[in-house]
Amino acid sequence: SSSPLTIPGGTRQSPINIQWRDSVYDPFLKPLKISYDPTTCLHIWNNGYSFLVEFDDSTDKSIIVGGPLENQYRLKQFHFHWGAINDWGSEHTVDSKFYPAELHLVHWNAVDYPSFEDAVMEGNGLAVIGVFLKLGARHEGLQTLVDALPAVRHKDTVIEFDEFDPSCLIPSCPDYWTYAGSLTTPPLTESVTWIIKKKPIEVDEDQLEAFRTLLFTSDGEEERRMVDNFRPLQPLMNRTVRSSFQ
Ligand SMILES: NS(=O)(=O)c1ncc[nH]1
Ligand SMILES: [Zn+2]
Repeated sequence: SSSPLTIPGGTRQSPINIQWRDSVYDPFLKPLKISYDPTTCLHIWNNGYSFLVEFDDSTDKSIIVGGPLENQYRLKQFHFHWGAINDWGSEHTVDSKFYPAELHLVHWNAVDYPSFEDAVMEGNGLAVIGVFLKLGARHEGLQTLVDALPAVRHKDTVIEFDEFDPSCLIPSCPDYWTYAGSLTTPPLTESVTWIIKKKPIEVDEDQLEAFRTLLFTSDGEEERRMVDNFRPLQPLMNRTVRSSFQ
């Protein structure tokens, strides 16, 4: 169609609404094993869509394995999506409920493919962990990230950021949903095994407001606040969402 946000012929687009009662418990799903090395953390970059925390993915130091995955996947970056107000902001919804924000940890299949750019084009190339953020207590681990945001206020700014372990942003509850989907920003390729954690993490109002002080625009351009950087819900089509829990 004419809208740039739909892929012509797409059959496994993301995000989707997760209808809890329609998800199917799969007893063969394994626990997801997460092992990140904080020394692989490189920098924070405002890319004009979100702010990305990028990792050195030249080794297998920061990986996930298990869950629905056939083999291990390397951490490349994590980023967030959020709203202008707390009533919306997440990309996925649960029983049509939006959360104020959603964290995506993006990993690629370095066993089968030589680079992230190659893996992006393959059906089993990527694995993204989605974590919902809800309004509540201040999140101490997130605060180190929030404190650095003023330095990446404008599009195409980067700041060095090291010794951060993003597993502090992932709930300890092992429960997740999983389904075959796509990237939610260009190139929107249908290469993602989504792993959506059932439990949200809590962040406070000031931390959400800090996200909203970022800009889509470069220094010198007319300022546009970076908010509502989430893609509209996509049709489920012929897909089943599996759950790791009953
Ligand atoms: N939002 S997402 O995690 O699907 C993504 N990562 C890289 C490009 N798009
Ligand atoms: Zn994302």
